[in-house]
Amino acid sequence: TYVTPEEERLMQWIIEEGGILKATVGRTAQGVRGVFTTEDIPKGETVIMIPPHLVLSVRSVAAADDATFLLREMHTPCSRLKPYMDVLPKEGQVLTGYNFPEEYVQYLADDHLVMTIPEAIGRTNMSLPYWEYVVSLLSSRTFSMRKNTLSMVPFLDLMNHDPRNINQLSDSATDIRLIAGRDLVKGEEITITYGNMRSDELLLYYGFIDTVTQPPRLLAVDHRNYKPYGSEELSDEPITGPPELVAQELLRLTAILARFESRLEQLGPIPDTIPEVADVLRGLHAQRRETLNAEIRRLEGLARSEL
Ligand SMILES: C[S@@+](CC[C@H](N)C(=O)[O-])C[C@H]1O[C@@H](n2cnc3c(N)ncnc32)[C@H](O)[C@@H]1O
Repeated sequence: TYVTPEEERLMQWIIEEGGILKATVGRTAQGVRGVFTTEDIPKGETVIMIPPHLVLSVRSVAAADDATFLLREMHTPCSRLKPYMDVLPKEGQVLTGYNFPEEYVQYLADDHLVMTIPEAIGRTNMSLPYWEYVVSLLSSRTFSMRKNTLSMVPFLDLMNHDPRNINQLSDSATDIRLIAGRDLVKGEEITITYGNMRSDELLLYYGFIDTVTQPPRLLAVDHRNYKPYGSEELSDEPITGPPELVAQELLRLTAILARFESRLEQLGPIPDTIPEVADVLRGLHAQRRETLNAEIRRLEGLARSEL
């Protein structure tokens, strides 16, 4: 693994500004940049502390609405947050639903899943892909720790997601801390959870899918209580009855699977223009097929045993 000069500068800057880092930037076995411990850290102890004056906060509205604040910070040569801005992934290195390549959108869109391309950017000399990139940065790198606020926290935004909620963030008036959720050993990756998200939600907001949870979970769009833009938590509780409900759910999922397969057949193979995007879509489709089939088989078993 390696650390770039910009990443070194970021860590040095955080220390100079009064922060605490018992961690360094590194790369996972898959080559994804992340955060790794530099010493053994007992459960309950601080792993990282970031002083609040290093945080860029914007209103918690649709990511697109406040991306101008991030844009300004990125383009101010003597920004107080320059070391932080220098380490953000470059254009072309961020993938979320906001800048999903046009060619691939049709492989993602479903009956009611609409791509959240920024609504309006006005007449500026900035290209749409660039705007989408800035919005994607906000989508994939903010914490909602304070009410109505999205915060970009340097270094903490380098932590990758793990659905197993291991370490905890704590936010006080004086600092933002990451607390070890169990005894951590030197050199291990430090993760947090981005929330209780299913693979399709992770792909839209963060550009990757959950490959940790086994067996994989039904996609959010396939869940019986899914509503576009809904904020209701989608339960993992399986349907066990009454028989009418089992039959109804069986019909619903069978119809979804048939529509999905016929849509993919019409579209033909996913083009390999951008292999990483094609791969993540193939992974999503495989999970969708697997989870729908598994749930259909389970419901069929239930229906049979009820006869
Ligand atoms: C908050 S950033 C984390 C740091 C990021 N890896 C970086 O180098 O800047 C979120 C992004 O990290 C990547 N990421 C986070 N968790 C991941 C995971 N479990 N598997 C694959 N990529 C992940 C995705 O690209 C996501 O949009």
